[in-house]
Amino acid sequence: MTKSVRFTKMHGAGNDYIYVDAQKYDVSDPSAAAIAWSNRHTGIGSDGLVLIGKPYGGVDADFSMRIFNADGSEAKMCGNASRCIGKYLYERRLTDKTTIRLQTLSGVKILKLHLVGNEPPETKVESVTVDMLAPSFRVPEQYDETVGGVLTVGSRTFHGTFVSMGNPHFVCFVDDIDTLDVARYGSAMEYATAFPERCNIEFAELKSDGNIRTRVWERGSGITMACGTGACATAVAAAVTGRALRRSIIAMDGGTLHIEWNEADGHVYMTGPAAFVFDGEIEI
Ligand SMILES: N[C@@H](CCC[C@H](N)C(=O)O)C(=O)O
Repeated sequence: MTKSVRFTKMHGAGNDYIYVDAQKYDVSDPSAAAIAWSNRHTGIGSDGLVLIGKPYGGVDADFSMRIFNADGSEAKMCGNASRCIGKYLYERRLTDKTTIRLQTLSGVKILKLHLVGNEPPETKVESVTVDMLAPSFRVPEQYDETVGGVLTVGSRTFHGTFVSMGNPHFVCFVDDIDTLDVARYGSAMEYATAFPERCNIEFAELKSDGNIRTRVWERGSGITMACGTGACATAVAAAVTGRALRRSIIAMDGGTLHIEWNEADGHVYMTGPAAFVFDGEIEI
């Protein structure tokens, strides 16, 4: 028997996902739904699927998030989706809190909502700051070195820094960001043997205005307009390689994120926009 599920499409800096309130709708096979619904020709069209649920397992949180890439793989964290969830929860009146504890597969992330407008319903979430917790530099357990690594694709060699923001990133600074073939190099590097869990790949270049222009190949979704965890990883990689201090502005194809790697607590704080695109209903 078919049933229908109400969804909301949102984007954060152009990184678009389909959001479903899992407290109301049971998406029994989220991987299959992510593949079908993300398809930009035969589905709704998105970079993946996000389920917003209750916290589970006795964790002290207000809500939980699960994120599935367009290929159906489940990721442990999504920065852009966490900001969108903050806006969704507040503007759809699922909470009146402006500080929200969001359970993810890589820990509880604290969302701070920045509001505009005096009184509800005029009050809107203009931007969200997410405490992304501390970065880690080790590749997953079976590889215990810190990368600074080198990957070669065809005749081109990339030097990069591996940074985990709860999910894995390999950040390569280049000097031809605007013309680089992100699809060619990113698709090969995602599956490099150095990355047993595959990897998100960021290509970045420090520009003369001090901003870091970043283009992304996401694990499981390919080229996206932006990646929140990727922006954090890029800012951290810039700092550890001496290219930037602890605050960076990361300019991606779909928008700009402000990242601070706080010296006092070691956490990375990401601030950026979130936007509704449309609501709909789909049969499963
Ligand atoms: N777009 C996201 C990251 C989504 C998950 C990623 N593709 C992975 O597989 O780790 C973000 O904004 O952080």
